[in-house]
Amino acid sequence: TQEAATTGTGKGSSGETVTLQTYQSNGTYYLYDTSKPMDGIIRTYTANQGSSLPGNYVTDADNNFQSSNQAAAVDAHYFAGLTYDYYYDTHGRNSYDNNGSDLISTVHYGSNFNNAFWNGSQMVYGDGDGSTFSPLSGSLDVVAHELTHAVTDTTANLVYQDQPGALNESMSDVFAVIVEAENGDFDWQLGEDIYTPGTPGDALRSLENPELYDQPSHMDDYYNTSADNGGVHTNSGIPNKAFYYIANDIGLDKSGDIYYRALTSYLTSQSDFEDARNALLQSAEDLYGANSTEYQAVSDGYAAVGIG
Ligand SMILES: CC(C)[C@H](Cc1cn(Cc2ccc(C(=O)O)cc2)nn1)C(=O)N[C@@H](CCCCN)C(=O)O
Ligand SMILES: [Zn+2]
Repeated sequence: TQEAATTGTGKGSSGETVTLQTYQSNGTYYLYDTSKPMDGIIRTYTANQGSSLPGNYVTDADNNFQSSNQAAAVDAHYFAGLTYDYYYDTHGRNSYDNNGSDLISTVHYGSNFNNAFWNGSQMVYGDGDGSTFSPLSGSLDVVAHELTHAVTDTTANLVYQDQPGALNESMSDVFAVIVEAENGDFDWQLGEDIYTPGTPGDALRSLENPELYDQPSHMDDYYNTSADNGGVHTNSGIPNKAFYYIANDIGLDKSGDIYYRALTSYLTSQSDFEDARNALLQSAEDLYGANSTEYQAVSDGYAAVGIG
């Protein structure tokens, strides 16, 4: 058989044409990217509106993935590559587990499925119902959010419950903002490109103003609930707002280095918000010194949300 890594093109859900790393085998082209520096391969599948994973490879006859039913796969594949690049280029991390594991994504999961998630082994994206969500891989911040769950699971492994769970959620939102910014699309919102396609300008969450989408931004308003694993998607507003203050103070790059070091070197599965403050302070001290403005920015940011 004749086989080779190839470079193709594709059209994402926003209509833009992107370059895709593909693979050709016996005249068929696959969303199968072998171009990454280590052996981590990016593989993208479709569940064809079913729920068995990973489903079938997304293929094309001429290496130009431009049909409308390929757009969600083009986005998932391309944005996974951008997120891989961020972690490798900025932090030297080889795939989500720093061990070159393949990045597997499945699109067209379920029927009108209004969600996206990391299932412990791969990323999974629904098509949305067209009203609450459009296909959920259509936003780089969502893909980076899901992939960061995998990074968290293979490092701090923050339990998905109560404060450690809200921290887990916040880490995914923090690196979602940073990865988007690294790719020239900076905003404090999450999911703006795929949430309520009929209502421009809104989003799922705002790190600048968590209250905009019913999240607290201060410990005084911590939401005690048994729903959503103890409100992990609600209480993430508090560490999210702390990040907003810190990044506004010292910039996204330094903040990203401090957060990455805290996530991979100091946080553990039961870490709560107070532990996060200490881990971030220790990371800032390691990187910039105890009397640095970076250290002070972390202290100020957490004090502003009522922690420390
Ligand atoms: C990433 C983001 C695009 C996605 C958005 C999302 C989707 N949902 C469910 C959902 C579904 C319908 C509505 C509605 O208003 O009709 C609102 C929310 N809740 N959050 C999300 O936040 N998914 C969770 C999935 C968690 C699954 C449990 N491990 C996550 O990755 O944290
Ligand atoms: Zn999440």
